[in-house]
Amino acid sequence: MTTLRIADGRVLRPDHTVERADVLVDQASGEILAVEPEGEGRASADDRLDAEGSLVIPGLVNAHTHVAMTLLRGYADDKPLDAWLQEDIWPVEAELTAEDVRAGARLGILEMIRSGTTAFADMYFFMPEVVAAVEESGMRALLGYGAITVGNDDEAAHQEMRDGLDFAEGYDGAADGRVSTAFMPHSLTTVGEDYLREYVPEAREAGIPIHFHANETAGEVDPLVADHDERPLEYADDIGMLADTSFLAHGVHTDRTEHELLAERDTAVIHCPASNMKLASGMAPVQAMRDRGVTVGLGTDGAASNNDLSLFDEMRDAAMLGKLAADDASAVAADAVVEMATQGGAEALGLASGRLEAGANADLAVLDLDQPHLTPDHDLVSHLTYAASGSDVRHTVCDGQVLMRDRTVQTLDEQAVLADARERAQALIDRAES
Ligand SMILES: N[C@@H](CCSC[C@H]1O[C@@H](n2cnc3c(=O)[nH]cnc32)[C@H](O)[C@@H]1O)C(=O)O
Ligand SMILES: [Zn+2]
Repeated sequence: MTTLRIADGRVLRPDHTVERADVLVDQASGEILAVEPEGEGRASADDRLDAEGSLVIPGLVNAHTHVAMTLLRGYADDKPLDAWLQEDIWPVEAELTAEDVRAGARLGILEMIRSGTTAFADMYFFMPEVVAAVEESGMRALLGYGAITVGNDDEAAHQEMRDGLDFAEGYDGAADGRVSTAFMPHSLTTVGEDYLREYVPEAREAGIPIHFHANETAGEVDPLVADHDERPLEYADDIGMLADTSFLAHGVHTDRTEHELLAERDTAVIHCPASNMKLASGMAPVQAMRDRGVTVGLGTDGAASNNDLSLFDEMRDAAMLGKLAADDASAVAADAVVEMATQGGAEALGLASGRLEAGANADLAVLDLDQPHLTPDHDLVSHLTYAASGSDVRHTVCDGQVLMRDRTVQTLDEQAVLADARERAQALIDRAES
């Protein structure tokens, strides 16, 4: 057994109390062996991370993104979803190569490691490239091929769905078990009903989790309601898309009936506040969902609609927007936000992460508290939501391995990743615009 001790810091426990303790990790199993308050055993460990003056938190979970969209960061801003996708994003994505996706995934993973994220859920193209980037970087991820049928002929549409299932079946458990997979039909409107009705039951029978975009904009909800004479999530439920292994992104335009259905089916919603604000999609009723017992996680969505992949920014946005949406300053409180960014996301993705306790995955981040914007420290949960940022993270650990030590990422060559991403992003835009 090789052990790692995260020593002399303060530790955020699953009940959100903070205590002075060491976290002892078994690097072989990738699990937390113990959270030991001062004065206990303190056997020596093979490796040590200094957490003096720091807060040890569970690694953050980015539960919905399109990681390689980092290449499109800042390329097209200030437009609503439909026009943004159709006029700007999809034409460029049509030119993407496997190598571009690898480069964009490396860039996004680098950004996430540097901001304390240890697991993410990704829906995109050329997914084996994302698997490879996850493998080399040491991150944990739930991955799926985003299948779209609109605009495709019948044969191509079937192929999209097949590709989605094949990827999910072929790559589950890759990267020493750090990769899990899901079947990811893009959304309730971009995949036709016949295809959903054929392939969703197949995924369910094979025990494959399902992830999709739903109820993101009013423009998408209204025609669904008109066509089916029921709410979009009732329609999704008829098809079998809601299950305890399913999770959906956005849920902005959802009503009480849908919240009750989500709670009953134990289907998680991934709230993406920055993307929802930037595309003016609307305000998700996060407090109402939580009140009904719906599991809520947090996601950045792609970097082109955010425009960064830091969960700290997402936490602050979730709190602020949640209050505005509920017209209630006590809504979506700091404690709820930290839970969403850790345990909520982990639960949605089916991971034993998101909490610092013996037996859980050794996925964690260490934040430097010795800074003006984190002083004084009346309430560290408040700081995590309202005051901290990704650059406060000193060390990042995933599956017991140190991915970043004293702000130096150990698993990726940072300058090479940036140079490659810059070059490929430029060439991609040149191809798309020529
Ligand atoms: N196989 C699909 C690819 C789907 S990947 C996921 C897609 O979601 C898109 N996307 C990014 N952000 C959002 C969002 O907020 N809502 C809906 N789609 C988005 C992204 O640009 C990408 O095209 C195809 O042939 O187009
Ligand atoms: Zn998305």
